[in-house]
Amino acid sequence: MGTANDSSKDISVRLAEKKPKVVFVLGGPGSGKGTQCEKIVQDFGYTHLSAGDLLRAEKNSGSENGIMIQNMMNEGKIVPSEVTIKLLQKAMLESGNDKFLIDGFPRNEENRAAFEAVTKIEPEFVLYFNCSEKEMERRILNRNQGREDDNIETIRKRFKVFLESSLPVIEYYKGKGKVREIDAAKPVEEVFEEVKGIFNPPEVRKVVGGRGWGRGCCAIL
Ligand SMILES: Nc1ncnc2c1ncn2[C@@H]1O[C@H](COP(=O)(O)OP(=O)(O)O)[C@@H](O)[C@H]1O
Ligand SMILES: Nc1ccn([C@@H]2O[C@H](COP(=O)(O)OP(=O)(O)O)[C@@H](O)[C@H]2O)c(=O)n1
Ligand SMILES: [Mg+2]
Repeated sequence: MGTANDSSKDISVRLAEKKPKVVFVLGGPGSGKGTQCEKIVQDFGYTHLSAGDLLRAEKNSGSENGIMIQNMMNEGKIVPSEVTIKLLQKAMLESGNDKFLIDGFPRNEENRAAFEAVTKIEPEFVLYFNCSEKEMERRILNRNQGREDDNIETIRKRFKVFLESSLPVIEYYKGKGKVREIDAAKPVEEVFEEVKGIFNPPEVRKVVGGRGWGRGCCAIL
């Protein structure tokens, strides 16, 4: 008979078999992660998984964790990894794709270490949207998505958590040479120009009419 442990191991094994390609998309609240991910999906064929969106859907589904998730979000706190990782793994398996933008995760050391231990997936790179707090605050207060956590009191708490818990994760990946940092304070299209340069590396774009390139090459040139 399968126990909870067996089933979580099972999902990790099935996911590992897909050998998924993962890009972590990080940045402060309101830095434009979701906005840019939607554009990357259109041009580069990734599936966008927002940890925040998955947690909100889980909360709204009336699951046993719903109240806990709501309380954590309203305080700007990070939900225990166990919950978020299960949601991410399920969404990855169900997507049918093998390329993922994981937006808003890992948000602290516990998220990072647990994801690595459970999934054994190492990100290809980390896209980091760097933006001033002043600009992020302005954007969130204008976001109008009806999010309960988009109020000034919770925003301040989220900024604190970002500085204290999420920036160290970005530093960790900087140490591994994996961070691609973007100036996210610019207008959406200008930010996306920079983003495209990362997904279409310049060395590849230079190869015009290169021999031996497969179908993918035509989209790049
Ligand atoms: N480069 C930008 N310049 C101005 N506004 C932006 C920019 N990128 C996103 N926005 C707006 O700012 C708000 C927050 O963006 P969002 O993508 O939800 O950020 P995040 O997912 O990082 O919290 C949204 O209302 C979005 O339309
Ligand atoms: N890895 C994550 C991501 C989000 N969250 C929670 O979800 C909230 C909203 O995350 P989000 O990514 O949707 O927020 P934005 O950065 O898009 O503004 C966070 O403030 C946390 O409370 C979490 O607990 N763990
Ligand atoms: Mg978002």
